[in-house]
Amino acid sequence: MEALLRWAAELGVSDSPPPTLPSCPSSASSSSPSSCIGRSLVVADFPDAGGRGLAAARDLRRGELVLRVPRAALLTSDRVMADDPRVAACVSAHRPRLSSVQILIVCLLAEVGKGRNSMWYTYLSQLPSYYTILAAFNDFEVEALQVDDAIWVAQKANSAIKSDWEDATPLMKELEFKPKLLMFKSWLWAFATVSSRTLHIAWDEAGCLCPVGDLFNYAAPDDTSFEEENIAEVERLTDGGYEDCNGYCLYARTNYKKGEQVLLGYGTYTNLELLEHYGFLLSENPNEKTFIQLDVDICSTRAWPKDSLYIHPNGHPSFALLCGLRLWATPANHKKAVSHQIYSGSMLSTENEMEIMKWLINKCEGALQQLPTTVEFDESLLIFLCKIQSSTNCRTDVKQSGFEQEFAAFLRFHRFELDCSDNGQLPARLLRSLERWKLAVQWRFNYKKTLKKCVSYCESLVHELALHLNQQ
Ligand SMILES: C[S@@+](CC[C@H](N)C(=O)[O-])C[C@H]1O[C@@H](n2cnc3c(N)ncnc32)[C@H](O)[C@@H]1O
Repeated sequence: MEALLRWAAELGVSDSPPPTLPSCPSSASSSSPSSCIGRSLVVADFPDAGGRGLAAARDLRRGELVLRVPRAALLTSDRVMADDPRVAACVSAHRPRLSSVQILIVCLLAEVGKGRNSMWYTYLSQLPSYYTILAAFNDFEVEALQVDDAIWVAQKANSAIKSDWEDATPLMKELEFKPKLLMFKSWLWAFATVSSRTLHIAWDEAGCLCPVGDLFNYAAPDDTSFEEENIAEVERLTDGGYEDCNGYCLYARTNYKKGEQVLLGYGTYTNLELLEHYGFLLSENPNEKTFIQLDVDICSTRAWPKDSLYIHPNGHPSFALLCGLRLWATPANHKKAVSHQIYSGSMLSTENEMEIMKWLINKCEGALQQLPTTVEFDESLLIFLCKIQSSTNCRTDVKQSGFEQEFAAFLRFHRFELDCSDNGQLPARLLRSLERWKLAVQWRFNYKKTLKKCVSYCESLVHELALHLNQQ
């Protein structure tokens, strides 16, 4: 890490305020030679919130500039091609058939292939060696998601990346990539690097890799931060952006005390989206949406797009779902007369509300029953998986757990026998799979918890409405 911070300092990456304008800063002038950070930020480990990340080196104020990364330090497709005419020539011959993300992946792999001869070597050496994005899930891990929609998203992500890789392979062969770099595994690694670490730039849809700037972990953007300051929407969501004069600038989204983790809001994502693009999920995600199968006539109303019909993490139906169900439960000949009430979000009648609450209870209970395990089972399985992750004697821990069958299926999938393992510890390959398995279980656990909350919420409303009816 010190090597990365020193290298970045030489390129002008800095966490100190820019020299006073009007003249643009000359890159390395304000950075200490041994590290690009230390004035506003320090690298730290946050085991429960993203692992390696950046902490406040002092108290930071909301809106304060905390990191500048000059254009010279950004790894972009155009930069790689400008430095390497051969890559540029081959890419331009293939360009019409390739997306900007495919091109950035090829550029990234081309740099990896150069080893120490790459100007990005120090940066590339600090990148994660593996990722847990959905596309990297094997069949066992995908199945562990249990919910059809999530399984579909994972399978689709994997096949899309495979097809991108196949399309880009002739170009990579032309560039004489080493056999290892031509493998799907390498493509997946590079894709995940691009998916989980790039920052937005105006001149390339694929974005840029931003050394040190990509060490910020994520916190879901909350609508109130920056509200009073009337900062443009994009800036509010990304906590920064590329500025012609200063390079990539990242700002504190809130006040931080010294030592606290400084977080970025990469965007507004559900947990499935976080898993798909970044390989993690949040146990408390304010942007989480839980979707249930809805009859066609509920989703087909143009007033509410399908993705607005969901259940909030607290179990309450979304505004659109509630309105859609109220309309759906209204006899056809009354729909027009009540449309004003529907769109304003008002309840139509006690009977109508009771009907839709009961419908929701049935739907959620039906969905829960269709899944192979219960929320209680998943909770215990998660505890077990955490234990196994740090276990020094898997055989004993598995025997005592009550999850022997599940674990046997996992080992069978990997064609691995526990007896062969060193000191009862799992090899790295299985530990990585265990991590993804755990993420899948975590996701379905949250999904089921929300459905259960929805059932309780609707039951209490039905109870209240029944009381109200009785009093009439
Ligand atoms: C831009 S990188 C952040 C730095 C990263 N932790 C590292 O060590 O390089 C984004 C990745 O960090 C991890 N991450 C970020 N925020 C997280 C969070 N709140 N919880 C868990 N993992 C997180 C995820 O693996 C994500 O793909």
